[in-house]
Amino acid sequence: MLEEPKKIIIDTDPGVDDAMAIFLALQSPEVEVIGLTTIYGNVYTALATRNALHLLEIAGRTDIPVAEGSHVTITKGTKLRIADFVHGTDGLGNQNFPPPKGKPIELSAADFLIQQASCYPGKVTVVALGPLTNIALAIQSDPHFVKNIQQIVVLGGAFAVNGNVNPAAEANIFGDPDAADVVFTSGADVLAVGINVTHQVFFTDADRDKLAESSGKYAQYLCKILDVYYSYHHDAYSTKGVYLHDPTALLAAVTPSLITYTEGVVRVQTTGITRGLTLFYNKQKRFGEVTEWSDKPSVKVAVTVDAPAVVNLVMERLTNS
Ligand SMILES: O=c1[nH]cnc2c1ncn2[C@@H]1O[C@H](CO)[C@@H](O)[C@H]1O
Repeated sequence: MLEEPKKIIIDTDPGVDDAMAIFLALQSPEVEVIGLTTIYGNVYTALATRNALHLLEIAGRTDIPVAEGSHVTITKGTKLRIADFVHGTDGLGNQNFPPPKGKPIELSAADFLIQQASCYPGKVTVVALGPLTNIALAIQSDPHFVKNIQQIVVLGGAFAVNGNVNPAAEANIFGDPDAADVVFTSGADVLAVGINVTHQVFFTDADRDKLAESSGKYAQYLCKILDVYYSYHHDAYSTKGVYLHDPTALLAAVTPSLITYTEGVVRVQTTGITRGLTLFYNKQKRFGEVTEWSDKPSVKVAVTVDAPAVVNLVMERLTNS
């Protein structure tokens, strides 16, 4: 008998690689996208909402609700770091797409997450592609959320490698370190897919050419918006290609066998020059003293990924569209 598709909510800040991940999810029979929630990160939250609605219109999937998320960090911080230099000022490769016709639903992102998790207890996975503010708000405002949610797959962290904002921090964790620490220590089933893993998944210039040759509707759309993302990678990393951050995290939820993971306690540095650092404790040593990692629940941290399989799936599903 066929398994029921896994219900997922994508928390997103679209974003070029977010667009890839969203289209990939819509092309994946293993999952049913039951909503998008929006957050700042690659763009401000209002633009993330507009882009989420736009992408669903491109996909012909306006049946999927969009719930707008927080405009500020969990500590009400308004000094946000927006990665428009990675994705373009519109978040989608400076294409000046017309505004979407649709509107977000009345519920906030956090309330939508809470509602869906309690409607389908143990059956909803959140794929978090931006800073973790909405998820932390859901955890803080509903004591049942942590047990109701099936899994939270987090694209974020830099485990034992340098960050991409600065040597310490990865962009999504840096965006709201306090929220990230709430999520990692909440006791929920959390799987963190950090840039130590996503930097192994590389989409080359030649891969983009292959996308361009296909007549798939998502392939065609993505080729338009990928330029800015490619230029950024050429400049920042001197690479001939781009990292598939968001698609890799999405596929970790769709096909968990693509990654391996280890388990331990993750805390996030919230102040100082290492703000946003994710520090993993592997529990191999029993420390004599009580530490900030003692008695905290374990999370899963991705260690390896079958990168060729991820690239193949991305290519196959986006070209056959
Ligand atoms: O250099 C960067 N600075 C800020 N954000 C980035 C950078 N590279 C990628 N991303 C964005 O942040 C997430 C991965 O950390 C991805 O969602 C990607 O779109």
